[in-house]
Amino acid sequence: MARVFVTRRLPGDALGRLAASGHETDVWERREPPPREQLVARARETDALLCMLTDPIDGPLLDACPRLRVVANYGVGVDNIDLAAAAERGVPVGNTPDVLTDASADLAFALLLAAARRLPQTAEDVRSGRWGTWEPDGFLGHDVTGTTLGIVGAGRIGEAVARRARGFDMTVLTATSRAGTPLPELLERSDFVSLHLPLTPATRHLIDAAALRRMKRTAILVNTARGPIVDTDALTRALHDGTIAGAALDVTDPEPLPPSHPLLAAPNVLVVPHIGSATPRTRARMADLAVDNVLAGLAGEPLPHPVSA
Ligand SMILES: NC(=O)C1=CN([C@@H]2O[C@H](COP(=O)(O)OP(=O)(O)OC[C@H]3O[C@@H](n4cnc5c(N)ncnc54)[C@H](O)[C@@H]3O)[C@@H](O)[C@H]2O)C=CC1
Ligand SMILES: O=CC(=O)O
Repeated sequence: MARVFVTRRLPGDALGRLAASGHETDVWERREPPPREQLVARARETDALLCMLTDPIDGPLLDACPRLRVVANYGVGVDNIDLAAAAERGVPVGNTPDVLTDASADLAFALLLAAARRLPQTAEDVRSGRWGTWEPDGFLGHDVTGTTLGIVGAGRIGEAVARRARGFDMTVLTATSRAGTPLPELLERSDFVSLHLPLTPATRHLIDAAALRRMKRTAILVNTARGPIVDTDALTRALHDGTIAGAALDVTDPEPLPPSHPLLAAPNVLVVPHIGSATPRTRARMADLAVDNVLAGLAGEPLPHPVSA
């Protein structure tokens, strides 16, 4: 019988399936992620680790856990895992692609629309009683239909966002690491820029002060990928000085932002708490895929949803 450490309780019945498979399941029951020393102490005793984006999995941790036969990330992004270190140690890594694509794309588009039409600010004006009456020039936002959307990272989620944008008659430009519209041109031509690429050393601070200066002053940046792809200080300055018109962020750097962070005081910024995949059906399907990866890894079989370094 193998032992599996699951770093948070998961929605759905996938953990029941894991337990029913006969493996011993150790679940971290608190809402906060296990602190590093607890993560190491619990993973040290296990054959499989079902972890998530809040758990940094690096070489020293893997060295401390010689029994580990598989690392299954509950999420599609794997920037929390040192993939090269896992490969060097022969530990396969899996993730949860596809099942979260639509929920994540829905959220990206919801952020785009909300920032364009200033929904948080205008709703707050109603709630606080500041709204007096309808006015011809009151609460004007940005057009969405017929404008240009630049998608950086046209993979599963980026393409799903593109499909939604076409329903709004938007012109869609895509930049990938190898093809599509060159990033500088995409930034200059887009009314909305939406990020859907993984966080890697090459993409950290891809959107820096120079990139933001290339964007239209009327443009809105949407980030549902990973916070550090954007230079937070540069974005904060760009919003405060009007270099761009707005930003809608599901992910930030740091995450969460402290309430006193100047980014939160910037005009037309909307920040939500990393909810891209946060629907019950999506989270349950992610748990199924993660458990499938664990069971395959423990059986010595190829992972159904593998990630390569
Ligand atoms: N906010 C949230 O809750 C969620 C965030 N995510 C993030 O979204 C990312 C994308 O997920 P998927 O679409 O499933 O991944 P994917 O692997 O299908 O797509 C990523 C795309 O980015 C491209 N890319 C890589 N480097 C690039 C670069 N330098 N410039 C332009 N394009 C580049 C790749 O070629 C690929 O087409 C994940 O890595 C994760 O970080 C994913 C799910 C939920
Ligand atoms: O951020 C979430 C993920 O699945 O990646």
